[in-house]
Amino acid sequence: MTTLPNAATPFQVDLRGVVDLLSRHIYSSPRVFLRELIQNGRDAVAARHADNLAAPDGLLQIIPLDANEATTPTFVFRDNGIGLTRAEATELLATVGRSSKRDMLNMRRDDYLGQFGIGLLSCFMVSDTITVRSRSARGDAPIEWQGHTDGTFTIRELDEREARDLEIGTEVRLSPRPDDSTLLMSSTVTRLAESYGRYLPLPIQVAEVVSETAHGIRWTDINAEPLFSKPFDQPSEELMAFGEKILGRRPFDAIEIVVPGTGTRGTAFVLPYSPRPGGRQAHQAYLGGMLLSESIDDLLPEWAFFVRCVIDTTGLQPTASREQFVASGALEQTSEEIGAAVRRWIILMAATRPHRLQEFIQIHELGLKALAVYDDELAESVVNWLRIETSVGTMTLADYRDQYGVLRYTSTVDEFRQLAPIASADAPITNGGYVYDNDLFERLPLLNDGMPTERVTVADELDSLDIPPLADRDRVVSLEDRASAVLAGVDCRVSVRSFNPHDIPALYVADPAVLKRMERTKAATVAPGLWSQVVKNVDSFLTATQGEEAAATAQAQLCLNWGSELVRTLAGLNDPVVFDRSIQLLYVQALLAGHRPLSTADRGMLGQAMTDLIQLSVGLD
Ligand SMILES: Nc1ncnc2c1ncn2[C@@H]1O[C@H](COP(=O)(O)OP(=O)(O)OP(=O)(O)O)[C@@H](O)[C@H]1O
Repeated sequence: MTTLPNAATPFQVDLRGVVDLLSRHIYSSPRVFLRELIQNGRDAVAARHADNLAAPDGLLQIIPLDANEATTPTFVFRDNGIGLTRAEATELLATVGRSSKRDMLNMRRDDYLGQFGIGLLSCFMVSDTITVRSRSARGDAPIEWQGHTDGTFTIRELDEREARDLEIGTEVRLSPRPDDSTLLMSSTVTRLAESYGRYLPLPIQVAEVVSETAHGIRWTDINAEPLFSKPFDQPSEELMAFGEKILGRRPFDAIEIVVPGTGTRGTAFVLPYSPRPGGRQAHQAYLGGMLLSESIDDLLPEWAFFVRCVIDTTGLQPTASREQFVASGALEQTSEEIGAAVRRWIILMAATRPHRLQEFIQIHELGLKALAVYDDELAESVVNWLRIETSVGTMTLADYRDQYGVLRYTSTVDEFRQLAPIASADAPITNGGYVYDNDLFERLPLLNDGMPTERVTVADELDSLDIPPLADRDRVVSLEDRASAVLAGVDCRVSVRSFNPHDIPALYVADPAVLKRMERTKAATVAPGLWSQVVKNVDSFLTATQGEEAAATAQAQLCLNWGSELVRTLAGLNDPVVFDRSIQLLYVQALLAGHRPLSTADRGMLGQAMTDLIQLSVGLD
């Protein structure tokens, strides 16, 4: 019979499993061991200063593997922080999840970067043994703690000789596995230290061997000034050069970011090119000067796709992997306030530098239209500068409004192409068929200072074309009948109207429903078997639901212009061969002018009509 233990038994931790978990699932790469060491060194310096304001200035020093002249290759990381007593080392270093950096409520303290109590374990990703030598600022004998990947550790006091060179602070020594040694060599270490820690307000030095013979090492400072988090009105040349390094091209502009509530400062660089649609935003974030990530994608609202931010913050929480921020109210607030700063930049530019705004809009037009569709405030600030295609040329919405007032737009490119040639110069037609334009035009009247709009359709426009004078009625009806008979084979009806300009003899017009039906019919003639059947069924279903009348009118039309002399001459032409061929040619010409593709039947008709007319003109029968 087994007896249950009465006393609570502590969990056993399999260190190998934990290290595996860290390296495969939490940290994205073994490189983070250096980030964790820098962070612990920085926190130890902060702790020493919190204890004693008169403590010497903090300093972190790194000796890469190839700069160490010791007999066994060792990487050394040194800080002059608070150090560890024997009791502290036993408790803190060897307990997974134990940290001295949380407050009474177990929350991360803002003055420290660490919080989870797992960072040091990341060193096991590059070395089987971690050796920590430390002399505490609080007195006590200097100690050496050694931890191994098999989950064991030893701790001992150092004797006087061993501790002779050990100042107050801590030294971490790693002897890497052969495969991982490149990570601890000078070039990688310098690069990593720069990228993680160059903006820490604490000097970091990396050792390099000056000369083999001199046996000397030189310390190189890797720190740099965090230009991006300094206040500015106008971006300095240095800041723009910094932005250029990040974007690969000189930024269009730079916007200052200040979010006091979450201790966030930084710069949003405006992209000088239009980003790939759906591409990630990839902002750079530092936490208390330490790099968190170069590819944060949820820092800004989706609409702010045209900026890349570099920020430093103290009030946002990192995830355990320290590669993203924890989703929180603070993150939301930061995101909103950065968004507001970007909006203010646009609005200010609209008021003070309209030409610059125009350049900006030219670069990011598509994205701006996309967001103006659902963001009224932004729409109001950019809408006037958005360009539209009209029947009298491309222009900004503001210019259009000044000249024409009501925005008359089609909902498809097809309709625009059909109607543009006959739109009057006083009431032009705008193409609403490009992506986002239609949605945007629908919203225009709803914006502050809204612009009146009117959607035009092919059917309405045709109805409003002039009917030829009553005196010509018989000739017109006869022309319509004869020409419709010629085009019966291509499913096109002919009607006669008068419109400007008179040098356009014919227009091919079909509203979107008709064009769709024609596309389906075309698909049914070329698609094999089952698909062809499906298309036919859809078509007959639509015809049934739309009623006989709709089906009858759902036909393309060739609209002949009674104002054209050619058309009036055709009306009086009795020769059926010339009449038929001329109508066929006018039909194909109108198709081409409307940017409609020619079907096989259309091409056949064109070929035949041309041949016949040429033969007639050279006197052949
Ligand atoms: N260089 C150092 N000097 C003094 N104390 C240290 C040093 N390195 C680690 N410690 C102590 O060991 C504890 C555990 O360190 P570890 O790096 O595992 O986690 P952490 O820094 O607390 O949190 P995180 O996992 O978020 O980095 C620390 O909280 C700190 O008390």
